[in-house]
Amino acid sequence: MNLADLEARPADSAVPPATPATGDRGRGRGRTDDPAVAVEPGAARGPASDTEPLLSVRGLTVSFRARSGPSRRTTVLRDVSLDVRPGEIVGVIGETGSGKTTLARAIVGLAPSDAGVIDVDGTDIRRLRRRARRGFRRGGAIRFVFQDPLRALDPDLTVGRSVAEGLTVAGRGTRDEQQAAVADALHRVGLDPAVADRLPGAISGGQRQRASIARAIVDNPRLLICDEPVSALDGSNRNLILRLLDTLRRTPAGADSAERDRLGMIIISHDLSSLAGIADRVVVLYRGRVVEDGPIAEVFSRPRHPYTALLIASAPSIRDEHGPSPAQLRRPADQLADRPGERGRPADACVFAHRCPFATEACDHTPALEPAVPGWTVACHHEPTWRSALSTNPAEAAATLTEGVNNDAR
Ligand SMILES: Nc1ncnc2c1ncn2[C@@H]1O[C@H](COP(=O)(O)OP(=O)(O)OP(=O)(O)O)[C@@H](O)[C@H]1O
Repeated sequence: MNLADLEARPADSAVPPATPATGDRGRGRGRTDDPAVAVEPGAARGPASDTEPLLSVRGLTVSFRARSGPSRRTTVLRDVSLDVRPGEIVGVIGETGSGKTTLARAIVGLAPSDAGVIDVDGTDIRRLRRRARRGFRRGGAIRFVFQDPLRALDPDLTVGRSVAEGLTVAGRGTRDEQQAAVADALHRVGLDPAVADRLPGAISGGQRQRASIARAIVDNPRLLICDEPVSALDGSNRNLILRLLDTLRRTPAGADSAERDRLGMIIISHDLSSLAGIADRVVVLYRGRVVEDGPIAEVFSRPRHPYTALLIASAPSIRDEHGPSPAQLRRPADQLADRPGERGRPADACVFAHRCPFATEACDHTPALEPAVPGWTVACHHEPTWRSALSTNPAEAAATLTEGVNNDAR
C-alpha cells in the first residue's frame, strides 16, 4: 500500500467500521444462550471515551540487568502510558522485542518497574507493599491469558480443578459455590460442563484455550491481559476465541452488574487483522516507547506515526484482507525500510529516528506523546507533515520536513 493511497482512502475503509464511541454501547446486544457464538466481532464497540479508566498506566519505566555491554541496565520500557476502560479492548502491537510482554508482566507485577503509576480502580498497585500486592494479585482484579493454554492448565489436574484454582487459593466460597462458579465460567466460554472432569490433554486446542479463559474469568476480574491469545490456534478456532473475547467484554458477569463492571482487556497480538476485528483502541510500541495510541479503525486507516505506517504497510493480514496489492505496498516499505547505517544520534533522540526517512535535527530530541486530535496521541515531531512528503523520494522528503520545522520555529 502506498501511503499516498492511504491518504486518499476514507478513514474507515481499511478495517471493519467501528460503532462511534459515544453511540450504542451494545449492552446485551446479540446475546444468545451460547455465549461463544453470540456476536459478530466488531459488531459493537466499547465504552464512551468519557468513562473513567479501570486501568491507567502513567510513565511506566522498566529496566533489567544488562546481559552484556557496558551499561549495567537495559531499559525495556520508557515512560509508557495507556488507559483501559470498562468493556474496552486495547490492542498492543509492535515488532518482536518492543516490550509488549514486559508491559503486560509489569502491569500485573510480574516484572519489576522502576517508575510510573499503575492505577487499577483508584489504587496505584506499584505503591502497594509486598503483602498488600500479593493480596491484590490473589484478589483477581487482573488475570492473564497466555498464548499457550498449557501454561495455564496443569496437565495433571482436571479442567474443573484448574479453573477453580483462583477461588481455592483465595479461599473464596464453599466447595459447592466454587463448583457453581466453575460451571458458570465454563458456560460463559461455551464449554460443556462435562469438560470439567477431563484432563487438558484430552481436549482440543480450541477447547483448551476456552478452558484457560474460563480459569481467568472465574472470579470475575476487572481486566484480562491476553498475550497472543490466538496465535497458536488454527483459523476457525482463532475466530471463535476472538468472538468469545468480544462477547465477554460486552456482557457484564452478573445480572445485577453495571456498565462499570464490564471486563476491560489488553490484547497483545502480531496479527493486526484479528485486532482490527475486535479492539477499540490500539497502542503502538517501538523499542519500549509508545509512539501512537488511538482508535484502531482510524489508526489502521490513516496512521499518524511513520512507524505505525510501516507496520501496517508490511502486515500481510491487513493488506490481504483490505485490498492493496504487494506492488502498491512496495513504496512505503522502501521509504520506511530499516536504515541501520543511520546511527550516531544522541541517546535522547526519537527511538524511530534511525529508521525514519523523515528524521531531521528536531528528532535528536524525544518527541512527547501528544494528542494529534482528541483521543489520539502520537509521538512524532513531523506529525502531520511527514505524510505529505511520502510521494517524493526520502531525501527530498527530509528536506521538505526540515524546511517545515524551520518555518515552524520562526
Ligand atoms: N527478564 C529479563 N531480563 C532481561 N531482559 C529481558 C527480560 N525480559 C525481557 N527482556 C528483554 O526486553 C525486551 C522486550 O522483550 P518482550 O518480551 O517484552 O518483547 P515483546 O515485544 O513481547 O516481543 P515478542 O513479540 O517477541 O514477544 C527484549 O529485548 C528482551 O530480551
